[in-house]
Amino acid sequence: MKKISFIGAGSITEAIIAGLTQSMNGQSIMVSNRNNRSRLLDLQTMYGVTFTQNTEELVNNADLVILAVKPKDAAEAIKSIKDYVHQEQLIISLMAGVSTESLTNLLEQNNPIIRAMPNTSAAILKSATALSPSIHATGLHIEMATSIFEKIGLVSVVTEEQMHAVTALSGSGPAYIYYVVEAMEKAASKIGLCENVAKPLILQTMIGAAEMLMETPKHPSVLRKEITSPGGTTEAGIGVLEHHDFQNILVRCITRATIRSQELGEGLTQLLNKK
Ligand SMILES: NC(=O)C1=CN([C@@H]2O[C@H](COP(=O)(O)OP(=O)(O)OC[C@H]3O[C@@H](n4cnc5c(N)ncnc54)[C@H](OP(=O)(O)O)[C@@H]3O)[C@@H](O)[C@H]2O)C=CC1
Ligand SMILES: O=C(O)[C@@H]1CCC=N1
Repeated sequence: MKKISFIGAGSITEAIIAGLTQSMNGQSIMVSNRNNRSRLLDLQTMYGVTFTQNTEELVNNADLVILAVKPKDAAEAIKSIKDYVHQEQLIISLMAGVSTESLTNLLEQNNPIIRAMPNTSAAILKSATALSPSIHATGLHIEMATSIFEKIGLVSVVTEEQMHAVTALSGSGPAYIYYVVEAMEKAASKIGLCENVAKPLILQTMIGAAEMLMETPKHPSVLRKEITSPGGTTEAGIGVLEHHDFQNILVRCITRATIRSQELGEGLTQLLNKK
């Protein structure tokens, strides 16, 4: 069993741990953060993982180290581990936008690095995770990362250039869906349905539509047209979405998130260039 150490104990770390511990022993996972000890105690209680705030112990204990801090904290987090990291140790970074080149510069050694972009559905083994290897990562490192992220959902290997787009699409993706559900819940209340009635109907509608997309070869627009009777309710509703250019708004949303990923990476590159 590979030993995994997480630097950062926030939302995505918890989602991955919740997923991984369904098939592996929590004792193989060590977690750390910067200050919040009670958060580490909570993760230990909930998932049986171990924790430390001693970075030497954290790194020495691990076959692979997962960096799960915000991009703005990358430099500080890597500084705290770089003296303990062995050159062959696999580093997996979950950070949006941060390039393997920046990570290598911060580490000041040529470790194999793999960027991974999972999403919080990891908690229920439904993450869509993209992996992209650095030039120092071999096929064996990609296999090692794949075997871990496959435990929590689907894995796709992409190029590093594609990581900004993947971050915007599937890393942030669950949030867009939750936003739509929030709107459907508001609508349900406005049209007179209580939460007890509306919520299961909304969720089953979401699941049913997602599974139809998985199981039929039909294009989403064809599935949509099958629901849209001429002069009916769906046509009336979609007419409002089209009037407000809803699809284009979603395209703009995902494009803006892609640019934000680039900006997050450039922030760190500029910091490194100033040194
Ligand atoms: N949330 C998501 O859905 C996804 C997030 N990501 C990426 O994962 C990363 C983490 O995101 P998320 O979990 O949401 O963030 P959170 O803000 O929830 O958690 C950040 C964690 O990092 C810790 N931390 C900060 N600085 C240091 C440091 N120097 N050393 C050790 N630990 C430190 C914090 O500890 P403390 O509280 O003690 O300060 C906290 O536990 C981000 O880079 C993000 O881009 C990727 C995919 C999905
Ligand atoms: O919002 C963020 O920056 C991170 C990356 C993908 C999901 N959450």
